[in-house]
Amino acid sequence: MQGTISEKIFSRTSGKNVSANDFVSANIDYAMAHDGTSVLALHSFREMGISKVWDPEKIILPFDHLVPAATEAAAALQKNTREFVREQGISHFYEGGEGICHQVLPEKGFALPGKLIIGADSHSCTYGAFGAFGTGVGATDMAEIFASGKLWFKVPETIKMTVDGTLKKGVYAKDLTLYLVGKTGISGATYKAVEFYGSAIADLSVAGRMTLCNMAIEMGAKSGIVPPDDKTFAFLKGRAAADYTPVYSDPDAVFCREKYYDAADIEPQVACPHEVDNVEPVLKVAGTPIDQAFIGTCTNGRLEDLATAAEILKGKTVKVRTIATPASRSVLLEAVSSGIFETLVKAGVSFITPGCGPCLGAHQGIIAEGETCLSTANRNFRGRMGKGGNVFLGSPATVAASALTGEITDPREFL
Ligand SMILES: CC(C)[C@H](C(=O)O)[C@@H](O)C(=O)O
Ligand code: SF4
Repeated sequence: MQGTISEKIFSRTSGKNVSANDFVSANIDYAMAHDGTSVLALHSFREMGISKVWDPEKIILPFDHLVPAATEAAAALQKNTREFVREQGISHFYEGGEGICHQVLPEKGFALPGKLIIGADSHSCTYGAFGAFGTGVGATDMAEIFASGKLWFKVPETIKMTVDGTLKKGVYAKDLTLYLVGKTGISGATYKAVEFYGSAIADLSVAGRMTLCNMAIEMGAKSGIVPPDDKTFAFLKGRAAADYTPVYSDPDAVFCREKYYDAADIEPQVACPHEVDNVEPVLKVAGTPIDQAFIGTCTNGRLEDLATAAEILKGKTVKVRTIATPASRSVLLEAVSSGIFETLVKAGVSFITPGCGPCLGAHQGIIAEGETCLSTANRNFRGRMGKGGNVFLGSPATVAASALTGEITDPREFL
C-alpha cells in the first residue's frame, strides 16, 4: 500500500490498492449514530426488510443532541431507538449525559489511528485527530452500513496544510482553526481530505487537534487528519477499544494542494454571522454587544476549554447570561474535582447536562430574534441558535473574556 493516509485507509478497508478518485466499497470499522439521526437510520433500516444489523459490536449509539428529552416527540423517538438497541443487542449504547458523540467515541477508545469511522453526523471528521478517517453520512447511508457494514466512497484527494511556528499568548487551537477556515473558505476543500503538519500542529494537545479536525467539514472537507504521534498513543494507552495500526503518508504521496502558514501570524479570531468563513481578528469586531455566551460543544467543551474559561473568570462575575456544557460526563467530573466547576459556577455560569446543549438551537439556551450569542461552537448559520439571532464563534478564552464585559473582547486583556 502506498500514498496518503486516506488512500492507505481505503486500500485496507476495500481490500485492494486504491488511489484518489477511485470508487471503492469499503468495510466500515465503526459506525456511529446519535439520538438525532439514529431514528431516521433505523427507520430506513427497517424499510429495507433486514432483521439483523451487520455487527452489533461495531455500532455506537450515544444520545447527545436533545438530552434529557425536551419534548414528548423527542422522548418517543428516543424510546424507539432504545428498543432498537435492545432488539439488536447493540453493545455500545450511551444514554444522555454520557456526552457528545464526538467526545464519547474518543474517550471510549473507538477513535483509533488507521480506522475508517463513519458517523451519521457531519462532525465525524473529529476522529481524524487520532489519525483515523472519520466522516459524516446521511441516515439512509447509515442504514446501509447497519445492514451490510459497507458503503461506497470516492477516495478523496488530499490537501497538505502545514502550520509551523508557535501560537502567541491568547491564541488557541480554535483561533488557528478559524484562521484556516477563513483562509480556505467554506467550500475550499470540498470532498478533499486535509492532512495537517508542522510544528504548531505537533504542539497542539489532543483536545486542540480535536478542535481542528472537528471543523474540517467547515472547509467542505471530507476529513481532517493529524498523523498520530506520541501524544496520540499516550491518550490511547489503556483506552483503545481494539488493536490498531497507524498509517502515514509516504514521502512521495501525491497531494492535490500544499499550503503553508505561520502560527505567529495568527491573532485571536472570531467567525461573524452567518458563515463560518466570515472570520476576522477579534480586535476588528471588539465592542460588539452580546446577550449570551456559550462554552461547550464537540468543538470546545473539553477540560482544557473549561480550564481556560475558569482562568479568565476566576473571582469575577459574568455580565451576560453564560452557559457551559461539558462535552462529556468525564469532562464534568474532572471539572468538579479540579475546582474548575466551582470557579465557573461562582462566576455566574449556568451548567447544563453534557451533550450538544444549545449548539443547534434545539433547547437549553435558544436566543431571541435580534439577540447575539458568542459561542465556542463550530457553526454560526443563520437561525442556528434561534430564528433571527446572530451567532459569533470564538475560542473559550474569547467567550469568557466577552462574558465579563458583555461585548466581544480580546482575551489578552484578561491574561
Ligand atoms: C443533527 C446533526 C445531523 C447535525 C450534523 O450532522 O452536524 C448536528 O450535529 C449539527 O451540528 O448541525
Ligand atoms: S455539539 Fe453541536 S456541532 Fe457538535 S454534534 Fe452536537 S449539535 Fe453538532
